[in-house]
Amino acid sequence: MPHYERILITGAAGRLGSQLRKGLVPLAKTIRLAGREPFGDLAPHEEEAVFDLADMEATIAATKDCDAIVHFGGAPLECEWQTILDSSIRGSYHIYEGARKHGVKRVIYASSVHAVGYHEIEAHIGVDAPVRPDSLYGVSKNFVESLSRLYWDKFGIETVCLRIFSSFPEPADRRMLWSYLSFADCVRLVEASLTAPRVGHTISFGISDNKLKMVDNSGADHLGFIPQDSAEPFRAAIEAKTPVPDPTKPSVKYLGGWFCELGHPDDKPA
Ligand SMILES: NC(=O)c1ccc[n+]([C@@H]2O[C@H](COP(=O)([O-])OP(=O)(O)OC[C@H]3O[C@@H](n4cnc5c(N)ncnc54)[C@H](O)[C@@H]3O)[C@@H](O)[C@H]2O)c1
Ligand SMILES: O=C(O)[C@H]1O[C@@H](O)[C@H](O)[C@@H](O)[C@@H]1O
Repeated sequence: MPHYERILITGAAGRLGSQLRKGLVPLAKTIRLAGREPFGDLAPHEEEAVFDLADMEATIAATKDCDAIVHFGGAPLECEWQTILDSSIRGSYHIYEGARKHGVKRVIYASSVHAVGYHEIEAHIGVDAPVRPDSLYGVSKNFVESLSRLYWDKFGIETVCLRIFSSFPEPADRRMLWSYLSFADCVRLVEASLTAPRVGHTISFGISDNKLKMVDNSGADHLGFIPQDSAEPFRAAIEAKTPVPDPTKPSVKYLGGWFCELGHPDDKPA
């Protein structure tokens, strides 16, 4: 028996959304794929909802008859304020309003390391460390982490906020030797978040079983996520092609890496 009748995946055409589209099939009778463009190739267990997250009415309508939402849509990087505001802040508010109005039980939200990006790596923070965003993008993640806490405390909607580190086909630089989350582990993490008996409001880091461990994820042990992959097989190739890093640079010193060296995204180049 699948856990859910209908799961809505936002950002379903994206890098991670398209992995979840395949990986979450056993968990729901129906998967509703949300995206800005039609998908065009729907399987029998799939349906689509085409809308922009900035559109409140359409976003709320897309949550109807869903018992869980996997919310991975929105700006995936630092970018201009208006885009962060519309896609990630307003868009996520619309998702939570949909969840409240339509009785959705649980939301899994793609937060990010950039919610806490200005912590130094040797601080070895846990999931309850104070937020310390490194970008407007990080601030939007803080907003949704806080919004989801309100919707749990006041309206009883459970959320797992996944502070994903670097989820790509394979590690691409030295930082990813410790920040890597394989696609398969990302799917495992969302699956654990959807099936754990009780999550209340949980924050979890999203990171594979890498040799170097810069954070302590034990505060999310109740999810039962056991990462199976590691960046280690990629180490030799990455070290061979990239110089030894300068440990005093913000991009090396802080969890947020290169985001800590970005300026304000709305500044025009001189
Ligand atoms: N890949 C990573 O390493 C990583 C790390 C941390 C957090 N995340 C988060 O995971 C989520 C997915 O990231 P990704 O790497 O798959 O990026 P992606 O850009 O491939 O996916 C984002 C999806 O959101 C959709 N989207 C953006 N704005 C939208 C809007 N206004 N209305 C409707 N849809 C909109 C895009 O069309 C896209 O399909 C994002 O929230 C990102 O912040 C990703
Ligand atoms: O810090 C990281 O590696 C990643 O952080 C995520 O939030 C971003 O979506 C991704 O593009 C970055 O590469």
